[in-house]
Amino acid sequence: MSDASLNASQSKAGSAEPQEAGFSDFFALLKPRVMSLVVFTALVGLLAAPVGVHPVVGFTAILFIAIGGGASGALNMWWDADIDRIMKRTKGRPIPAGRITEGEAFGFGIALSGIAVIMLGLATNFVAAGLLAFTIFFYVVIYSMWLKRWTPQNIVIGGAAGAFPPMIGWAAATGSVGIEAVLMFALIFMWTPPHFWALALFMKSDYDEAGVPMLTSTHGRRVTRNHILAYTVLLVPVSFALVFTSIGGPAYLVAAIALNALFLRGAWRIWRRDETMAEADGYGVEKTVFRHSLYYLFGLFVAILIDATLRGFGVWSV
Ligand code: HEM
Ligand SMILES: CC(C)=CCC/C(C)=C/CC/C(C)=C/COP(=O)(O)OP(=O)(O)O
Repeated sequence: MSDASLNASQSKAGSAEPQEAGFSDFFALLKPRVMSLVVFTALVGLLAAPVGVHPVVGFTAILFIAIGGGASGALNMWWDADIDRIMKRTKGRPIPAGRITEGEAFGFGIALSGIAVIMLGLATNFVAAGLLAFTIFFYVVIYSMWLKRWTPQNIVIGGAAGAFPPMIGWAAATGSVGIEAVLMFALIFMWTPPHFWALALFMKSDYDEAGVPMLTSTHGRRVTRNHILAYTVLLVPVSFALVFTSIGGPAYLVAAIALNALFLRGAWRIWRRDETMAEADGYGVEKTVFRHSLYYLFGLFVAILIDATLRGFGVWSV
């Protein structure tokens, strides 16, 4: 038995001294790497909105959206500690490794959630705060507690949680939700399934062992490959729809053409492969497409930011 799993089983049984938790363990509870892209999309939603936001208000808004997002990650780790103990990818996390107790993670997540929602409301408005509260609720209760262990559609519906942040950013700036915010939501909502399923293709055994009904485990990799292609094709018109709104400009159009071509090519390559081919190269194509999914979303939101900046400088008005 590894040190990590020995610690985990001992601390679960209450027979071992808990290890000292450091700052880095609490920071890890916030899922900082995933949340970095979440927070970036919120920042773009805030900056692309057609109203000026005072830099201090904007910074405060993003800070509390980040804290709220991180808090939802901590609550997810509290609830999913049993699953995280089993999966190779997650067994080194602070709770399964025995460095933070489930109670500490729960208290930390609840406290930060409350602070983030209240402070966002006070700093900006209660539409943004209400959306942040709903997003935390959706990720923790609807996705983590309910859908994740119940249906292979878990990440299709649950993906809505990760799609809200740009809408929260937009609402923080404007106090309302416009068509642009709805389309940014739709973009991330449609992007999440191919993003996650590309990863699930090469992490299938983790989910099999943990008994989580991901599509790869319930319907197999062939069906998952078909779904990745179908959702990527559907993602294309959704991403182009933003071109026709006030936040889509030349940079977004160029990025959308290039990144959709890249992502569609990846989905096509995934679809064409069978397991013999995939095993031969260690799921190299699937790993590449997962990485490209991150470039795709990051690139489109960078392009929105470039258009907003150049519009702000009067370089173009479209
Ligand atoms: C239900 C929705 C989603 C699911 C199930 C999902 C699942 C995952 C998983 C399992 C990983 C593996 C690596 C890790 O544990 O850090 C991952 C990585 C990542 N995800 Fe997602 N994701 C979802 C939505 C999102 C959203 C909405 C964003 C951002 C807008 C995002 C951004 C990222 C990033 C940046 C990484 C790479 C982290 C790293 O570098 O390690 N994900 N995702
Ligand atoms: C502002 C705010 C509240 C934002 C929340 C954004 C959000 C819900 C992002 C979802 C990201 C994510 C890592 C899902 C992973 O699924 P998982 O939990 O099944 O992954 P795991 O196996 O890595 O724990």
